[in-house]
Amino acid sequence: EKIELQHGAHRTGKRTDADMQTWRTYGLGQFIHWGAYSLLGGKYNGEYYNGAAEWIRVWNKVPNAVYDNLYKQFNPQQYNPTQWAAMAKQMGVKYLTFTTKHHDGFCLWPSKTTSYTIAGTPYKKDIIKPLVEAYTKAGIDVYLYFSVMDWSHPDWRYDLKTREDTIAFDRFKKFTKDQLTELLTLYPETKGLWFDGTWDNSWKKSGAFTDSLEQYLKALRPGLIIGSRLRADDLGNRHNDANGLLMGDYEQGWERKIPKTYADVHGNDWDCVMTIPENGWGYQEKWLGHWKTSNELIEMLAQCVSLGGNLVVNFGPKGDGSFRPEEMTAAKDIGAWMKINSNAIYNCEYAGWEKQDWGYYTKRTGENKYYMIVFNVPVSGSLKVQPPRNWTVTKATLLGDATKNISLEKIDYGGSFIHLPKGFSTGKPFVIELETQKATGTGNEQK
Ligand SMILES: C[C@@H]1N[C@@H](c2cn(-c3ccccc3)nn2)[C@H](O)[C@@H]1O
Repeated sequence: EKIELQHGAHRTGKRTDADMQTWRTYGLGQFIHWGAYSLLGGKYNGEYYNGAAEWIRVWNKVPNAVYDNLYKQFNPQQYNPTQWAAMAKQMGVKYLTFTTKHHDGFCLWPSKTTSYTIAGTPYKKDIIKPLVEAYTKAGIDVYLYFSVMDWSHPDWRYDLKTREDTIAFDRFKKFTKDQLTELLTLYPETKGLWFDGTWDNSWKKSGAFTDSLEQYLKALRPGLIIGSRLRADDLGNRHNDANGLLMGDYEQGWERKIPKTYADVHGNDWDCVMTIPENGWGYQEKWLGHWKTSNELIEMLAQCVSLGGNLVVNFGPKGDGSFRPEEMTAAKDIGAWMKINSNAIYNCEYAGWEKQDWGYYTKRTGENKYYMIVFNVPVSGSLKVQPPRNWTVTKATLLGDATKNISLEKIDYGGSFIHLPKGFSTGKPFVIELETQKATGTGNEQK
């Protein structure tokens, strides 16, 4: 039966207010990781760190004193937030998540709480204000990433074992609250906060504080959207409380992984944050292993939207503020695809139709309009569509090339085959828009 909690989930089911409904329509987002680590790009003294580049400080090849003084070289003369926003706009991105402070503690805004900030760099100026303005002007909502774990702060603790730990960590909690107050006050356009670095015992033992902090932030900015990575409950559970209820406005556990089935989503809102290389969020001079092609990223986007979520693709600009070619190509290719097919992504949700091998269904929210996002054309050239009983497909249109005559053949129980013209191949994923209606009569009338 239900476990009595003071600091578990305070809401069951999805948030239904307008801000969250907008969040649900996004489909595609952009993550940007930028900071002191971007100056090293995963390399030090000619050697490559074989982990995620933004974690290079944990590598014993880089002395803390060296890493913690890197910011004194941060001077991104090529930083052009208007250009960044234009690239994101062209890509079809609807929301941005940007690193204000990563685990190393370096603040990209002129915080009054520490000297380890952009104000102490040769660049001096606030990075975040012009970024928020440029993206907001481009019609892209801004969310701010904030790492609770802060390797630079003397009062940070991984665990609370002694009274001194608790006294120090209480100071750290106050510091954290002050920094977050600065961010929401300096950048009131912020639609939400993306918390990270909250997996250690010190935070798991601070459930009451995480609860009061979330309530404080939402009182400061009504409508603020905060995922499930902030809170811990009375017993140290994260994401879901001891009763299995999500603590947060959406499930924030999908980092570099995508749910397999709708059941994995547990009726929550969710987004998946994804790197283009296998791992590594900050600029990495040498990408290790396989990096995703544009078609692979588009397939991940289709997968996410088809299961009711959003996909947030990560970019790691160099220390000088420029993007690497692979990321610019991905943005361009995805943008070109979205230009033709975004009706299958924006304002869409889980369709609930029987999945077929050719790809993914999405459904337009509030309408009987469905989309087939096709990645695998069968050798027959015919795509099977099996709507739920008593529904039938009445029209099928190829997005972007309505002239291409695809034909719709009705088969059993409201099902259909969509026949593609001989030798049809676009070499990239394509979308067929379906109009449907409830079948009238008993369903055994002449086909
Ligand atoms: C969004 C991503 N989250 C950070 C992260 C967290 N972790 C991690 C790795 C192992 C255990 C717990 C957390 N690895 N990377 C990455 O540095 C990036 O910011």
